Amino acid sequence: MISGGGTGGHIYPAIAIANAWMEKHPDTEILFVGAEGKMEMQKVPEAGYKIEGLKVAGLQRSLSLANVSFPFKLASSLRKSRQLLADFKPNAVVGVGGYASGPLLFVAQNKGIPTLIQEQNSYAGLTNKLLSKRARRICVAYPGMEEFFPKDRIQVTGNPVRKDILDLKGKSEMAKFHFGLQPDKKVLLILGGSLGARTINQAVLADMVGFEESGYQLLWQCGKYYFQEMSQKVMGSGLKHVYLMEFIREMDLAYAAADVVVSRAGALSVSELSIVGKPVIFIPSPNVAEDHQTKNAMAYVKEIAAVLLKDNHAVGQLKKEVDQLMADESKMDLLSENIKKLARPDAANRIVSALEEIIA
Ligand SMILES: CC(=O)N[C@H]1[C@@H](OP(=O)(O)OP(=O)(O)OC[C@H]2O[C@@H](n3ccc(=O)[nH]c3=O)[C@H](O)[C@@H]2O)O[C@H](CO)[C@@H](O)[C@@H]1O
Repeated sequence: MISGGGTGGHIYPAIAIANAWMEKHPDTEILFVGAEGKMEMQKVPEAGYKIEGLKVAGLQRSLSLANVSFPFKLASSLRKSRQLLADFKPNAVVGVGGYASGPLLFVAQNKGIPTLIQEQNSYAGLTNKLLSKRARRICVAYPGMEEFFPKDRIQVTGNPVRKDILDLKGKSEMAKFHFGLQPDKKVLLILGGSLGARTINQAVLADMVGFEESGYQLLWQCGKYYFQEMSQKVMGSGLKHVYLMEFIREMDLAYAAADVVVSRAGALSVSELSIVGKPVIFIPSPNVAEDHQTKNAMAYVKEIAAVLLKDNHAVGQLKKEVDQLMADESKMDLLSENIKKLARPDAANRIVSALEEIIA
């Protein structure tokens, strides 16, 4: 069983683990457990796996009416977790973080079923910290995680990335065709994380005329919540080389088409960008726990493997940063070379081996 979700940063590593496991053990039955109404309930079946949903809710840190229903939802999700575990009888349960992994792994651990946690970030949330006490293995992507987890069970594997992203060779031309891009214009890929990013969208809006004047075409993922508003602005602008999407399914092709990438610094985006080795300008979200996206990005900036643009400077300064990078091929090459050095393309297989060990 694999549990967790809420955003792409939890869902896609889960799918990458499932795919790597099935490649080695094709006769296995895998069941995902997610949270009702969240993104995983759509993305997991699209990837070809079954999923059950728990009625779960996060506890708001501030006093909020939403907290009134929290105990009832928690009780319901614990009950359903018990029932799912009894029916499915898994050999192991993997938790990737996000709402559903808490109750499911808690009940699995009570029943003595081996559990493995995959933590994507350099900072661990409360749920994973609590679950780690009884987990058999904690697979992490960053060093120094002893601060949060029992040292003897930590394994640094890197974040598991979908297989089609691992090798982009020969895909660039087809990728441009796929998105309807011009074959001969430079491509600026804009990524706001799985849900889209308001500030990045505003920064692009402010500079999109300038980008077109500089001769770039934009492949711009703006997020579901912002799509309608951004579409109207793009249509109203009369620009010809802005290709707006709410969500990109074929991320391998998006990466393959790009000359330069502007991205939030969610853990999986960072891991994928190191594998594809593109020059990137990170604009970390300031709205995440312990400012972990800035830490994710800084680990790369320190190695001269990426450029950092602060969220509060993005509107107004994005074009200057992009122009500087696009004009400096040797810097683009250096960033590409350095970011590739930080890649961990074998993460999914290493997690599969860890799972085999805990099951044995
Ligand atoms: C606002 C927020 O809470 N962000 C967190 C969330 O980010 P978020 O869900 O944005 O996750 P990441 O940046 O880590 O990963 C995004 C994933 O979605 C995929 N993708 C994205 C856009 C798209 O159009 N198509 C697509 O397939 C990417 O290829 C990647 O696999 O989880 C991450 C991992 O725990 C954290 O580091 C982030 O801080």
